[in-house]
Amino acid sequence: MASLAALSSNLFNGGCLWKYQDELKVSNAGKLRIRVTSMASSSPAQSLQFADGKANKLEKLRIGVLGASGYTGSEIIRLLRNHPHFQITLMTADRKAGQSIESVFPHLVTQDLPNLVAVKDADFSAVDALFCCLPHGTTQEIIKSLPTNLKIVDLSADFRLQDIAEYEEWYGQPHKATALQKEAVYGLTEISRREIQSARLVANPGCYPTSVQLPLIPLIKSNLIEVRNIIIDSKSGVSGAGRGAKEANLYTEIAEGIHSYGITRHRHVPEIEQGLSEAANSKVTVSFTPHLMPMSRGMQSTIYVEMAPGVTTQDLKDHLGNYYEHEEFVVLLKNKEVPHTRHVRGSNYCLMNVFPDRIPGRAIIISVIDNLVKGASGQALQNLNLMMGIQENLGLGCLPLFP
Ligand SMILES: NC(=O)C1=CN([C@@H]2O[C@H](COP(=O)(O)OP(=O)(O)OC[C@H]3O[C@@H](n4cnc5c(N)ncnc54)[C@H](OP(=O)(O)O)[C@@H]3O)[C@@H](O)[C@H]2O)C=CC1
Ligand SMILES: CC(=O)N[C@@H](CCC(=O)OP(=O)(O)O)C(=O)O
Repeated sequence: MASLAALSSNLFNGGCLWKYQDELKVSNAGKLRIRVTSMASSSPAQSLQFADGKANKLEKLRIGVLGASGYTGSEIIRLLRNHPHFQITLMTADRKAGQSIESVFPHLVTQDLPNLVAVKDADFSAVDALFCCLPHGTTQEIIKSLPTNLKIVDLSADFRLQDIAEYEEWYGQPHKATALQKEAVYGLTEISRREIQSARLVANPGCYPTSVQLPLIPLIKSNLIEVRNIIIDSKSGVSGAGRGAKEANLYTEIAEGIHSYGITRHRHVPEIEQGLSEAANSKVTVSFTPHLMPMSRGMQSTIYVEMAPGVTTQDLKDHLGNYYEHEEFVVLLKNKEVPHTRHVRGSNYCLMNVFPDRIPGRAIIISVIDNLVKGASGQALQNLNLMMGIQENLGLGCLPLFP
């Protein structure tokens, strides 16, 4: 793999070896913008050929997926199917170690993938980068023991909170990798692109915090909304709880009804407040209540905010529209269109819109994402693309599923 090593080393040094062109914007009923990308003359394959002078076959970066038998891991595998420069060479599982991926997820049968192995049996010399899709609380020790040259995107909550004491308070256990915590970059892609590009370890945001911070951070940074009295009402599909069997997630427990949970105590509160406080440059406290919905995937956050004096809902719309104008995956809907979770199913889009409240001076912001894609695996892939110097949206251009 000498040529791959040459390529990797160039990428790890922050080089962006290849560029993509032919951006084609397609309007989908005036709502979504799709970019079709194709390789320009300086492709990674060509760089690779130049690197060893004789390679004539495309080589890819070798990707490991820890927790491949879970929901977010399987979504990573689905997305990587269309990635021209990433090839999965390692997949781990816990209870399902030893099995083939198609025995765990039959819809992935057409892919040529290695069998699932236990983390303790994984050969990390066979990978250049990792997606870590393990339950929170298990990841710190595992990542701490890995070779330090690996680029890692951790989808768990283990490295999201910069304040160790806050982590220990909200997660109820000691932090086991405090040195690594200092290195970890919080990976809200559209907000922290530059930091992500040079990161080795990225803490991928939680799904609720993604749906909340994408609309609020630009508005707070521009002082368009007050940072007091922010009320967030969020709703999630059941896949947000992972694939592990839990009584509370049985069909009989969640079908034909909804319920709130984690009222004032949900572990995403400190994550949301961390991001909003950084944007405001002062401590922000929010009222956040999540709800479990009888649907398999998707998430909506309805956010009630107070506007700064003299600001109108049109000002909020104009600002969000401008802020995300060149973003492929964050879309401000037009006019009074209401975001719907069905419109983002299976895709990496965040759709949002702003509405006037009946209470003068207040606005209602609604954002929707697919918790498993923009709220997890899709954003993780955007982040790894950035970390590897690859065009950020590669592998993610799929249209939403409808219905
Ligand atoms: N689901 C979602 O919407 C989102 C989840 N996340 C985060 O992503 C991470 C993965 O979530 P999700 O995919 O839903 O979880 P799942 O429960 O669906 O999958 C967990 C995976 O980790 C493996 N695993 C479980 N315990 C251990 C262990 N002790 N050691 C090693 N491997 C283990 C499981 O293996 P096996 O199947 O063999 O038991 C499985 O592959 C979590 O940290 C979650 O908080 C982030 C954003 C959104
Ligand atoms: C429905 C449901 O249970 N959702 C999860 C959040 C899932 C998520 O995205 O966040 P993490 O990555 O932090 O796990 C919860 O409320 O804990």
